[in-house]
Amino acid sequence: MAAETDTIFALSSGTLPAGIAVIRLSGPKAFEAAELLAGQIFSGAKASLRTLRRSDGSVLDKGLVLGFRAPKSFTGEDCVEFHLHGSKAVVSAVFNELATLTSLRLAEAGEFSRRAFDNGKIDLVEVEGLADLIAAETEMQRRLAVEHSFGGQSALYMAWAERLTRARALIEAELDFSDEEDVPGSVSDRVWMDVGAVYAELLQHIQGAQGGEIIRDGFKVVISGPPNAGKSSLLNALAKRDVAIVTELAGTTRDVIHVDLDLDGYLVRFFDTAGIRESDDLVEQEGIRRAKRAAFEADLVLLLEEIDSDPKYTPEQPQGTMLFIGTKLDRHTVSNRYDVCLSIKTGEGLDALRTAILKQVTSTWSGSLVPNRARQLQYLKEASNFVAEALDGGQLDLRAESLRIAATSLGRITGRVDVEQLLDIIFSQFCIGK
Ligand SMILES: Nc1nc2c(ncn2[C@@H]2O[C@H](COP(=O)(O)OP(=O)(O)OP(=O)(O)O)[C@@H](O)[C@H]2O)c(=O)[nH]1
Ligand SMILES: [K+]
Ligand SMILES: [Mg+2]
Repeated sequence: MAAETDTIFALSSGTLPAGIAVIRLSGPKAFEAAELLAGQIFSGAKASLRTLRRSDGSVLDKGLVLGFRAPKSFTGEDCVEFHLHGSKAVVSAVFNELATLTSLRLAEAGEFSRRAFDNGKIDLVEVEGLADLIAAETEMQRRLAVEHSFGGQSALYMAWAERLTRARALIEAELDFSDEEDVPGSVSDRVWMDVGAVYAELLQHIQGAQGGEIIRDGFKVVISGPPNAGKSSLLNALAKRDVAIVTELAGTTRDVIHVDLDLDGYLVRFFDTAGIRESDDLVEQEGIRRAKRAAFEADLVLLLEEIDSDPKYTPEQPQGTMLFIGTKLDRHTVSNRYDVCLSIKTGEGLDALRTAILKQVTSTWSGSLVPNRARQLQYLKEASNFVAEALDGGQLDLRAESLRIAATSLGRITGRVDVEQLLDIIFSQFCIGK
């Protein structure tokens, strides 16, 4: 079991050079090892300024040292942090010194979080949330990750698992004591009503998954339309830089060109595509094929056309929403054939377009808790299927078994809820049989 008791260390801060580098140690030898370099270390998150030295007495660096005794640390083990000057040379010199000590080694990817999970400090949803929080680039990604990483989501799943288990306990009690007079038979009506309520909440939560995905992976907006409608000009205007080639030649854009933007805290991914028309040019044909596919897969299609031009093609109905955009407003007057009219030349209508896009994005996530991993969604669907089965009727013992499986599926999402333990707690609360 040596691997489990290794003391691990790693650079916990970002790319070097930086103002400060944080080196973290975790494991039974964390304090002992750190004290060899830095002298006595206090625990209780009290920081001290120390000179770090090699075993031969030569100075490595000077910095803050913090000690956290188990279990009051991120990993639940003894932990020490060095806050040093953020240079590659300092970090590698300290690493080399640490590596000379027995039972100390560099941590593997995710090993600190793994230990935190093993020691019950965080559950799986929180681990996933932390990864998202660290990767968050937009305000909404941060907000969503905060919900996941600080236990809000886990509490929700725990509460559902508990309600299902309580229902099952009551049903099993009814089965066991059905020939005794003092068990009220009408209990089951209330029980099934609450199971029905959990079912409705589960379904609503599952429906929110798409919103979670859009916050995490971005809202896909595809700019589509006939050649020379001004698609690439619009992409450049939104990006505020020259991303795509613009010329007066129809058929300029061939490849799908993509820019990520942060609109009011939401990640919105814009795709400029080839103008759609009949073409004999092989390269253009391929571009048009890609353009159509992109539009089909988009969350939102902006269908551009110069105002009052003859409709050149009828697009296939995309999976997402479609907005009709009239372009080159500087040459035409506003027409109510379009959702938005705009001119890249004057900038008129661009704000209205941004507002219209944001309206679509914000409708995808209400700010409530949503599953944001395929893994979470899979267990949620499994749970809801078994709850549906239990609600469907049939033999009581089979219905109780469906509830047990549903609660277990919910428990697997956090990797924490032990349904049988829940059952003990619940049973100890009622006194059938006295
Ligand atoms: N007057 C005017 N001209 C515009 C406007 N927007 C774009 N144009 C011009 O229209 C022409 C075509 O613009 P692009 O952005 O290349 O059009 P596109 O839809 O990307 O064209 P393809 O890539 O060929 O499909 C260029 O000459 C642009 O300068 C506008 O708002 N007003
Ligand atoms: K063009
Ligand atoms: Mg173009």
